[in-house]
Amino acid sequence: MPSSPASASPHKRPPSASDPSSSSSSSSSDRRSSSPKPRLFLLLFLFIPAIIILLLASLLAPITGVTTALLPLSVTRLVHHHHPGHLSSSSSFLRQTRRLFSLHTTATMRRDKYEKELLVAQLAVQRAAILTKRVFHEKAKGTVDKNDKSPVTIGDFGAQALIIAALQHNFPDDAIVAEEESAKLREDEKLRSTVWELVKDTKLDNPDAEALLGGPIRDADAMVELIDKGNSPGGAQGRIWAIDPIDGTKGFLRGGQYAVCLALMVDGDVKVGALGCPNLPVDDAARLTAGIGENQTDDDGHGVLFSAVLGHGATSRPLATVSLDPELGTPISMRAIDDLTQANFCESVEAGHSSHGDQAAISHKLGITAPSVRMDSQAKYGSIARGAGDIYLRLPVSATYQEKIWDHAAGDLIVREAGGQVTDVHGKRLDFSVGRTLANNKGVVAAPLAVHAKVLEAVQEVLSAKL
Ligand SMILES: Nc1ncnc2c1ncn2[C@@H]1O[C@H](COP(=O)(O)O)[C@@H](O)[C@H]1OP(=O)(O)O
Ligand SMILES: [Mg+2]
Repeated sequence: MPSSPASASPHKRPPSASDPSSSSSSSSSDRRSSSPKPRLFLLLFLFIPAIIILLLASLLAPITGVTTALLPLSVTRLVHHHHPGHLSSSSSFLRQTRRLFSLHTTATMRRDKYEKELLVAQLAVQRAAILTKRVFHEKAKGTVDKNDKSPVTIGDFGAQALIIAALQHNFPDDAIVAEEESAKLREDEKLRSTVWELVKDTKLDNPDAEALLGGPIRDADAMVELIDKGNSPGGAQGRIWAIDPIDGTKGFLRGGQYAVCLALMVDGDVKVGALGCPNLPVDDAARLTAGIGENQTDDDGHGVLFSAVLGHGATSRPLATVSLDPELGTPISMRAIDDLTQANFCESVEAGHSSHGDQAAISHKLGITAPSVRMDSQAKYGSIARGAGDIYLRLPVSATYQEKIWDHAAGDLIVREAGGQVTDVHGKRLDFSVGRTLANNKGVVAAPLAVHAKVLEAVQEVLSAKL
C-alpha cells in the first residue's frame, strides 16, 4: 500500500538511522520552520543561477539567433515555479532549467527554419505568377503586342514590382538583387500604364495571404520606385533576396517552361528558395517528356511551386494552392539512380545558353541513350529535384558570360535539399557571395549526390580541351 506523504500524515514516522529519506525530510522540515537562513540560502541557490542564465542567454542571443523576447518569459516562469513552498525540490529546478534551455533551442530552430521568409517568398511567387499568367492570356487574346518582346517586358516589370512590394512590406531592411531596372518604364508612358493596369488588380484570392504581402501597391509611381529597389550589388554580407521575375523568357513566349524565382541569401549562403513554374505538371511523378518545352500552358491545370529551406528539405505543391502554412507541400527528392545509363538529362532550349554538342558527347560517354529534354528556365532544377528528370547540365558556350545569381539561387538550394549536388564544371559549389553574377563559377552540373562525381568526371573529360 502506498505510504502517505509525511507532511500529510498526522502521525509522523519516528526517525530511523536506516531510513535516510525520513531523517532528511524531517530535518529539512524542522529547519524550514525554525530558521530563515537556509531558506535564504535556497533562494540564492535558485535565483543566482537564473540570473546567470538570463545574462548568458542575452549575451549569446546575437550569436545563436535566440529571441531575447523569450528570456524574461522563461525566467519569470522559472521564478514562479520556485516560490518558497517548492524550494526543497532541486530536481524540479533542474527540470525547469532544462525546459528553459529547450525553449531557447526551439526558438533557435524555428528561426533557422526561416518560416516567415519562406511563407512570404511562396506567396509573393504565387501572386507574381498570377500576373505572368494573365499577361500570357492577354497576349493570346491580342490585348498586348504579340510580335515583339512586350509581353515579356510587361510580365517582368509587373512580377518584379509585386514581389518587391511583398519583401519591402515584410523585410524593409533586406537588400534585393533583381533583374529589371525601371528606366524603360519611366520613359514609356504607355508601357507604364499597361503594366500598372495589370499590377493594380493582381491579388491572391486569400485575403489573409494578400494582407500578409501588404495588399495592393499604392499607385503607378510607387510601382516604378519599387522596381528600382532591386538594384543591390549583392555580396557576402547580410540578407539579400535574388529575384528573376520571369526566368526563361523564350519559354514564356512559346507557352513552354518559365519560372518565377525568388531566393534569400544570408551572408552569401542561400537559405530559402521558391520557384513558381506555371507550366509544369502538378504531379511530381510525371516524367519529363520531349514536348515539355512548348504548348504547356496552365489551361490544363498545370503549375507547381517548389520551395526549400536550407537544412529542412524541399517540397512541391500546386501553384494554385494559396496557404498560410509554409509547410504545406509534399517533400520531394531526386530519383535514386542505380544505373547511370538509365538517367535522363535536361538542358536549355537555347544552344546559346548551354552547349548542346558537349552535352551529347557527355551523354554518350556515360552510356545514356535517351535524348536530352530541352526546356527553358529554372524549371530544370525543379524537375530534377522531384525526380522527373535526373541531371541538369549547363555547359559554357561563351568564355566571357557570367551566370546571374537570380538564374540559379533558388534552383541550387532546391536541388541540394532534394538530395542532389550542384557544382560548376570545375566541381566548385556555386558561389553566391561575389555580387550579382556567379563570377567565380563556370557552367552548372546538377545531379543526384551519389552520381554527381561520375557525371562531373565525364563533363571534365569532354570539356578538357576548353577548361
Ligand atoms: N550566353 C549565355 N550563357 C548562359 N546563359 C545565358 C546566356 N545568355 C543569357 N543567358 C541566361 O539564361 C537564362 C535562361 O536560361 P535557360 O536557357 O536555362 O532558360 C536567362 O536568364 C538568360 O539571361 P538573360 O535574361 O540575361 O538573357
Ligand atoms: Mg533568367
